[in-house]
Amino acid sequence: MTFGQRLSDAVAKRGRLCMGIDPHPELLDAWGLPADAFGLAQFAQRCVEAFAEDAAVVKPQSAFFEAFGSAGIAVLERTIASCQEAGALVLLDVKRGDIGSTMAAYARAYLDAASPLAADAVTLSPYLGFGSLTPAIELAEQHGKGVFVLARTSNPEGGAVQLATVSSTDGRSVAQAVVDAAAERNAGASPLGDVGIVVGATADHGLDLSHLNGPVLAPGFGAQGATTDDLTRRFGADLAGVLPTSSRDILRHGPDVDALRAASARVVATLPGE
Ligand SMILES: O=C(O)c1cc(=O)[nH]c(=O)n1[C@@H]1O[C@H](COP(=O)(O)O)[C@@H](O)[C@H]1O
Repeated sequence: MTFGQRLSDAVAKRGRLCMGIDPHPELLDAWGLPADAFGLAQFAQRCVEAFAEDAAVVKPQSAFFEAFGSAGIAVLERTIASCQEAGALVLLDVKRGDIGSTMAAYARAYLDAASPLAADAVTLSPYLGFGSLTPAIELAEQHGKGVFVLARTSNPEGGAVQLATVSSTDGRSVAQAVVDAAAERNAGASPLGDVGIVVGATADHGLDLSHLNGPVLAPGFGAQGATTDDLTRRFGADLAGVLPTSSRDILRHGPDVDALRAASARVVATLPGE
């Protein structure tokens, strides 16, 4: 089954909110956990218990695990596996992007079903050229997995690159060119293609997403200030194909698992159609 199909089924059953697992040092401290691999493992385990049975997609942020070296990576491996066992799709947030041959190695690390770090999808950066991502997109497709390519990010600095025009003869923004390249890969897929994009909910994106035929990850919801009204204004009243993602705004309610569940349920209740 393709990733697009698996994602559509999961969202139909479990809803569209993507739960971020971002073990910030400040959150470990606020949860009364030590700033070491043991504290990280406890944090991740509570997130698995709180979210993985209910959310369609869970998004661990790799950086916070990598910060603890090999012990942190071991926790990430276990977290990915536990979320998948509980039925959630794992979108590993690694924002990789490299020359094609190295990209193939990153793809094997995260998208080859035989890898210990295999997730269901990864975030990718297209700023070495969208074409450099081809080995990852192809491997993802072979293994029924997906990718989410950064188009218009939620941070204020992103516009300097992403809103630039492609060339004097091609007046599109760089972000629109990323959307169009993803749309080309997704053409003809049903119900959704495997190539998603990332578009922050924090600012008006000005993009034409009508032909994308793929999922849109919308970060910036919650802690970075975007509200449900911002989401519907920017992505349409029914949020078709859109996965709003929230990390700190929900995680700050931990460490109690029931309190985390209640916080995510409160956010889900604000989304249209949920
Ligand atoms: O790819 C992402 O997930 C991402 C893209 C983007 O444009 N902005 C963005 O905030 N993110 C990630 O989404 C998460 C947002 O976390 P909160 O701001 O705590 O909800 C972090 O893991 C970010 O790295």
